Amino acid sequence: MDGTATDDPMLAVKGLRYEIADRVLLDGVDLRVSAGESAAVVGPSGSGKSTLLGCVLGLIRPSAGSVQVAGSDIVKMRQRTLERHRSRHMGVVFQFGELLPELTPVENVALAALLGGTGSHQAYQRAEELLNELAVPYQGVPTSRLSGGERQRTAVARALINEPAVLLADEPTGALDAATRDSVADVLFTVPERRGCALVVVTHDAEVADRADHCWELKDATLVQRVPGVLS
Ligand SMILES: Nc1ncnc2c1ncn2[C@@H]1O[C@H](COP(=O)(O)OP(=O)(O)OP(=O)(O)O)[C@@H](O)[C@H]1O
Repeated sequence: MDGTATDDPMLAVKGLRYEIADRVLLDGVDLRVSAGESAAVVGPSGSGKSTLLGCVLGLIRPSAGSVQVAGSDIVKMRQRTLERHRSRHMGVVFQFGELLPELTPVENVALAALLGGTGSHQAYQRAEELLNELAVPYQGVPTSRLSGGERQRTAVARALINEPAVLLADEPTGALDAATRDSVADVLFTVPERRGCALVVVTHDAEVADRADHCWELKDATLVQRVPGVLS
C-alpha cells in the first residue's frame, strides 16, 4: 500500500447505540476513518470512549448500529468469524501495553503473528524488523526491563505485525512523561501514512489529539467534531 489517504472507509461506524444500567452511553454514533487517516476521540472520564472502542473491537455488542471493519460488519458476525476478522484486520494498543513481561519484546511481537497463523521463522523475522523500525533496543531481554516508552513501542509493533486495516489505541500515552509521550505519538501517527491503515486514538491528552487528522469529542452520547487546540 502506498499509504495515501483514500475514500475507502477501513472503519465505518454507523448509528451505534449502547446503553448500560439505564444510561445511554452511545446514541447514533457515526465515525468513518479511511485508509491512511487518523482520528482522535476525546471526552470526559466516563463519557464512553473505551466503550466505543470495545464496540469497534467487537468485545461489546451494541444494541443498534453497524461497525464495518475492512468492508465487513462485525456486529452481525458469529463469535468465531469475529475473532478471525479481528485478528486479521485489527490491532490494538492499550495504556499499559498489556505485554507479557517475562517474554522478550521479539517474543511478545512474534506471538501475535504466531496466533494469527504465521509460521515461526517468518513471525520472528517480521517481529525483529518491526522492532528495529520502531527503534526498540534490547530485544532479547525480558520486556519488564524496558522503559515505559520502549514497552509502548513494542505494543505498537505487536499491534502492527498482522498488518491490520484498523489500528486502535486506548490512552496509549497516558502512563508516559511528556518526552516519551511525544516519541510514542511520533511512531503512532506515522503508521496510517506508512502502512495505509486507519488509526483511532482515544486520549485525554490535547497535544496527542491535535496530531490526528480529525478530532471528535464524545459528548452526550454522540460524537461532535472538535476544532484543533481547544480541548477543555
Ligand atoms: N458493566 C457496567 N455496568 C455499569 N456501568 C458501566 C459498566 N461498564 C461501564 N460502565 C460505565 O459506563 C461509563 C463509560 O465508561 P467508559 O470506560 O467507556 O468511559 P471512558 O470515557 O473511557 O472513561 P475514562 O476516560 O475514564 O477511561 C462509565 O461511567 C462506567 O462506569
